[in-house]
Amino acid sequence: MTAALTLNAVSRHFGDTKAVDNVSLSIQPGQFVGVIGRSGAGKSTMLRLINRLIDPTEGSISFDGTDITSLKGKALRDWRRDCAMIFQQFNLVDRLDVLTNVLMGRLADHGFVSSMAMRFSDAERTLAIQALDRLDMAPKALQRAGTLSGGQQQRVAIARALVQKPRIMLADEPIASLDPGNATRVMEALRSINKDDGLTVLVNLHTLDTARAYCDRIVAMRFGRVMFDGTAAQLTDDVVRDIYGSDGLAEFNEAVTSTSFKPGAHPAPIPA
Ligand SMILES: Nc1ncnc2c1ncn2[C@@H]1O[C@H](COP(=O)(O)OP(=O)(O)OP(=O)(O)O)[C@@H](O)[C@H]1O
Repeated sequence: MTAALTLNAVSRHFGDTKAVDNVSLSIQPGQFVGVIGRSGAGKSTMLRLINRLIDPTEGSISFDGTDITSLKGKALRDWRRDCAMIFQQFNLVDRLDVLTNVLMGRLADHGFVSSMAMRFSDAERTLAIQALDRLDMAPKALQRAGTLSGGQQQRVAIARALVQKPRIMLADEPIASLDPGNATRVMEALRSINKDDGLTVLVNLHTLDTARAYCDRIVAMRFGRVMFDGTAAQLTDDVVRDIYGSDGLAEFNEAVTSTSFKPGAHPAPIPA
């Protein structure tokens, strides 16, 4: 099977800092992959390389057999649409209403004039409402985004990503600034996008419980390198201690989502 996403010996240097150092990964279609690592491990840089916000110093990245590191112009814009990204800080336009924020996910398919005028078709509005409804955010469609809680804003950001009709979803610490209940809702939304839509999901996380509870596969980074690549069951506390030391283990074991990991078990239902 062709891998959905392949990183071939990818490095990105910033001066003397090797933010990503010779990383090779092959991610199959439909996988839910969690990337863990302490601050500065290179997680964000890796996602930014994949969606081409930055370019590698060395190596290449391909998706479905296409080298995405060499894309330019329209092909690059198309790739950024295919590769949706959600961020820790949501990146919504506070003064615009929720529906308009979601519709902005459609702009990549619009020409310049139509983008400037923010003209959207009825079909696009329906798509946006459906995406909001799926995230239990339809009742807030006409509210200004800046008035929502962090968890609600992140769900709107996921709806915006969904209307892009992406082929892969990247999430850079999407729950790092959320309380446990909202963190669980956001992770459940990503799980549903992965399981129900079959979309490949690559998510940066900073806690083990969340990675173990949700991810088919966990990649642990340190100093820009991949130190572990396997299943949650293989990533025992002893392995984490070997990679990050006892301090690192304690840091990763801080609970964020309101789930407690039991091998093979599903997380608790989302609180109402
Ligand atoms: N634009 C940049 N210019 C200079 N150095 C950078 C830049 N972006 C990242 N770095 C450095 O690269 C290294 C990896 O950073 P990165 O943000 O990828 O780590 P991270 O694992 O995502 O950490 P965090 O969880 O804190 O975001 C760090 O040492 C960081 O300071």
